[in-house]
Amino acid sequence: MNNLDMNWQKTLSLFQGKLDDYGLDKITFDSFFTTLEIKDIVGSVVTITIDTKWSLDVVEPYLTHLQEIYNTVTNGHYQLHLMTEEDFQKSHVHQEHLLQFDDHLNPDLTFDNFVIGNSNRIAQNASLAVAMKPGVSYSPLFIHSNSGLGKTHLLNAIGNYAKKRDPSIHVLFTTSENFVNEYIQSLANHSMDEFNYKYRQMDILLIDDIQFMATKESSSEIFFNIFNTLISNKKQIVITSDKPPRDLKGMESRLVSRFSSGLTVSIDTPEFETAKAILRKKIEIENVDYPITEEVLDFIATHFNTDVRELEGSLKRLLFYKLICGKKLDIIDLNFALEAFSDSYSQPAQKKELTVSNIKKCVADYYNLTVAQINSKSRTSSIIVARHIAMYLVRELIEDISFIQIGHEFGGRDHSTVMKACHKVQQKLEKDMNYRQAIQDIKKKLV
Ligand SMILES: Nc1ncnc2c1ncn2[C@@H]1O[C@H](COP(=O)(O)OP(=O)(O)OP(=O)(O)O)[C@@H](O)[C@H]1O
Repeated sequence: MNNLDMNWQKTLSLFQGKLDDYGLDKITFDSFFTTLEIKDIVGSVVTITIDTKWSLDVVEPYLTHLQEIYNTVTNGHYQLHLMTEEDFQKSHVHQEHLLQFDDHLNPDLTFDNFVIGNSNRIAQNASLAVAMKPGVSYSPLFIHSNSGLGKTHLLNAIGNYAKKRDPSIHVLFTTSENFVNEYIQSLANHSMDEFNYKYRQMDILLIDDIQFMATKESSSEIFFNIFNTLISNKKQIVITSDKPPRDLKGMESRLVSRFSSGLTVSIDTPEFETAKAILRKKIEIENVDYPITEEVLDFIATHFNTDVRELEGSLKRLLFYKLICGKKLDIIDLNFALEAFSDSYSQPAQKKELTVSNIKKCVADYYNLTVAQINSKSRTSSIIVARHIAMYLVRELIEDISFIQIGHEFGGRDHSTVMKACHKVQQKLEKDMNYRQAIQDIKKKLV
């Protein structure tokens, strides 16, 4: 008998010694449990097979007890996975193949090209710490910030760094949207075993934009189970979001509390010097072979500093302008930059104060409507869409405003109407990319 069988036989005999505690009798044990067989161990997942589906239904409720005993016997952190012999034979071929899954990491996003400043130092340090010692101290690591400030970059950097140190490590980068889609597809294809197997074998699971999983109840359930398995097996989970765990509206509270159980860090808008350092880094990466004056960097870092994506976009625009303007310039100076940005750089000064009226006006303008139409009782669908978005943005952007107050501001509507409108927007946001983009564009004009 090899070690594997010995450990399993020992597990079964310890389990048998506690039959009374589990409310089981010897006949049931002899009929169903003695045929259980370890088929496979991959990472921390131990696959056990049973002969029939109805035997599986009998044994499954006792799996956690068996797992506890098995982990005591082996002094390990294994996850027992039970399946019928038939399913095992079917999925075995896939499992071999699954070990070569695509990690979806972007190799260009590394710690080497991530510029550190006061705005992101803590997040960068925590990320590097988990990349060096995954699962040891800070699992889950939860990183939150506004859009475009480097969360996805750090997630990829963690995965790339850890893989470089140990190429055999199982790392997967995914967005919560992809996770949900993959889950739905697995349900439809009856391949949930493979789905579970894939995620449970991860040493590092990197999930981007978790906010999109809120309100997706069935996928939250499966994510919750995978999350617990990985954490209890001392694996590393890193999650990013546009808000801290406690503000994830619609997310199940047990998930929120799990997210907060590790380390939560945030990233702020880059301050002036960091913004300039990022610009220098990007210039280096783009292999720009002509000088760009310090004044130009100051100008971009001052006027286009909402987030790093905006900084990058401005630099790209400048370089593109140089390319197409045909001028024979061997330096980019402030005059040239002012010309390149003539239509957009005064924007920050024009930003509006955030009030209910401004939000209504901005949404109305966006949809070519009037504020009076937004306030009206009209049931025209385009007006309803705009009205709902305006209510949602007021609720999201103005602190401490109640549904009752919003109802009052929108032509004396009932608070439950406002709640329903906000809920509808939230749901649509998660499903419809164009809708999400439209709201982002309006927000950009506002904040
Ligand atoms: N500190 C940094 N140093 C260098 N590049 C950075 C830094 N922070 C962000 N970037 C770059 O800015 C761009 C946007 O970053 P990223 O996609 O990681 O933002 P995000 O916070 O995930 O945004 P979103 O919430 O919209 O997904 C990327 O090209 C990224 O490489």
